[in-house]
Amino acid sequence: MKHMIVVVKFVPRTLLMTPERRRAIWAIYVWCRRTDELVDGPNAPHITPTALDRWEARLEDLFNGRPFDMLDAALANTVNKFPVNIQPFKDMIEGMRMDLRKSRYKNFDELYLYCYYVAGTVGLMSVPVMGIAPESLASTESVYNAALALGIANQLTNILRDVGEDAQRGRIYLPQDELAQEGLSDEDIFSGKVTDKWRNFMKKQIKRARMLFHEAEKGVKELNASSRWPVSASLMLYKQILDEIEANDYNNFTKRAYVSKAKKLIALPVAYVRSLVAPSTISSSHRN
Ligand SMILES: CC(C)=CCC/C(C)=C/CC/C(C)=C/CC/C(C)=C/[C@@H]1[C@@H](COP(=O)(O)OP(=O)(O)O)[C@]1(C)CC/C=C(\C)CC/C=C(\C)CCC=C(C)C
Ligand SMILES: Nc1ncnc2c1ncn2[C@@H]1O[C@H](COP(=O)(O)OP(=O)(O)OP(=O)(O)O)[C@@H](O)[C@H]1O
Ligand SMILES: [Mn+2]
Repeated sequence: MKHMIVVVKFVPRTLLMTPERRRAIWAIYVWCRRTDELVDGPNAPHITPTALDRWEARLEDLFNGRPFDMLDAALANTVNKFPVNIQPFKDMIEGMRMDLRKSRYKNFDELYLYCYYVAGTVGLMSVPVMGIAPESLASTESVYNAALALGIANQLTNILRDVGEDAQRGRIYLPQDELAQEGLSDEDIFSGKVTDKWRNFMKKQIKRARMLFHEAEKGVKELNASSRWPVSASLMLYKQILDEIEANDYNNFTKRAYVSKAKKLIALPVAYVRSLVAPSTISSSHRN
């Protein structure tokens, strides 16, 4: 009889765990998408800093249990169930403010901050939902650092892929000092010619993005088993965009690097097998 109670109580809970996490990630995704749409979508020309202030007030309301609409309610539900902090959400809105007032980045420090705001934050929002594996001995801090690295790596990759597209909107996200070091200027980007200077510049940028992906990979195996493989799959797919930029001989002015359907399909089972790797169980730093 006692066993029966354990089974009845335990089994539904574990069965629920994954769909519950999935719905929570979905709610976070929808909120991020809507935030991004404010500055990227069809209404973008009308978006003022005041509109972003209103969006932030709505965010605070939903964290306080007063959601404005159904989609906000999904996120309100998520933040009730998981220990999600409001700060990365506020920071993402700050990133959108930054995008409104800024179209050039002096150096990598400035670009890094922008990437943290718009994408590193996604990693910080997701970890409390995906959860760290109970058997993992990695420090909480190291897992958050990996999640942060994945967001930054994704955003840098996105920037490297979209150089031409962004230039058409008058935006150059690449670090100005690093462009200058290669003897490149804004004009070179607007004219969009693939030269050896450009190839050299791109090689360095790709190398940095790959280092960040590598940093992120170390964290994936510390996540809860059910969260590992979707993260691993999205990491592999995004990282491959860098390979495609190389395959396009660094022409990211007029060609959009994309990963083919076939390659995407291959990534899925590979990610799945990788997700079976157990978390680190020998570590000097214990979870705090
Ligand atoms: C399983 C999984 C990957 C979960 C994350 C899902 C989620 C909440 C995504 C939100 C993404 C979003 C809409 C962000 C808004 C800002 C933005 C547009 C950022 C860029 C994404 C790509 O956007 P875009 O639509 O322009 O791209 P396409 O042109 O359509 O290709 C970004 C480049 C960054 C998004 C950042 C992430 C997905 C970071 C994910 C990090 C984790 C899930 C942490 C993993 C944990 C460890 C320990 C490694
Ligand atoms: N992340 C989400 N995305 C979409 N819909 C959601 C999400 N979370 C909850 N919902 C919807 O909201 C409604 C209530 O959900 P749920 O039963 O999980 O909440 P609850 O039982 O009120 O919360 P709790 O279990 O914290 O008391 C359901 O119709 C559910 O489908
Ligand atoms: Mn984009």
